[in-house]
Amino acid sequence: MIGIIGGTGIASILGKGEEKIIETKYGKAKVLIDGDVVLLFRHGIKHNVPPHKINYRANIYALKQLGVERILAINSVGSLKEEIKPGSFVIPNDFIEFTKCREGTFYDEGKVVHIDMSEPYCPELREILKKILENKKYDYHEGVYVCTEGPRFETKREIEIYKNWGDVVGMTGYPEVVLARELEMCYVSLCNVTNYAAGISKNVLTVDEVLETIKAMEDKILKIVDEFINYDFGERECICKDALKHAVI
Ligand SMILES: CSC[C@H]1O[C@H](OP(=O)(O)O)[C@H](O)[C@@H]1O
Ligand code: HPA
Repeated sequence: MIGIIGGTGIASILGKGEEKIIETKYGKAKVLIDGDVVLLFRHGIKHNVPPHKINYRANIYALKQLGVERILAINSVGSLKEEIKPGSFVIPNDFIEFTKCREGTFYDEGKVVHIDMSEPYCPELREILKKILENKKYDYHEGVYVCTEGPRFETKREIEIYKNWGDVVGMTGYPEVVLARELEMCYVSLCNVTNYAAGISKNVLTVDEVLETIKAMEDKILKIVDEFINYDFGERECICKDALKHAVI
């Protein structure tokens, strides 16, 4: 099974499948199931769940319960670099997080697990996603995703610091990427660069700009997702599938 986690502005682009509510020990998750594809909108179909209130553990656990092994997460981000232009894509290869009140692990009781995060995103899926974008000649960069708590946007001073450490800034990339690895699932993120971050942008940040840019990227996002869900993956040979092997004390 393939999981697609949709972010801001994606519910209006993707929306096929039978709606199901999946009960997990961390809470409920609403998904759309279409064949071997499970679609989940992290903010809810009506975008009424802010980034700091998303039940990330229920979402990821629900995908695991449904037999999902590979996840493509779609995230909207602000650019921290002039050369990373709105309307382009970023495929993160690492992250830093400054979140404050999120359940960042499944292992907070019972066994103690220290999962390796040397390569947080699935190396196999990153190569596949890069190939898909290259074949379509879509402008993309690889880089570091800086996750903030939200729901506010960042201050100029925060961005002055973050831009030295990362390439894009978002509010939902963490803890999804960690939780997926803790359940030995492969996870890759397709970041839609929707705006320049605060202080790099010449304007104030608006939700309108984010949504307008996503709308303009709609066709490309759809084509990437379509190629991804129809890719012939074969057997997993990556680090993700045995992530717990050397992580339990
Ligand atoms: C409306 S911009 C802020 C909002 O958009 C991003 O969501 P997602 O990553 O789910 O596409 C960002 O993380 C914020 O939640
Ligand atoms: N900051 C944080 N998250 C975002 C941004 C941003 O500038 N743009 C889209 N998601």
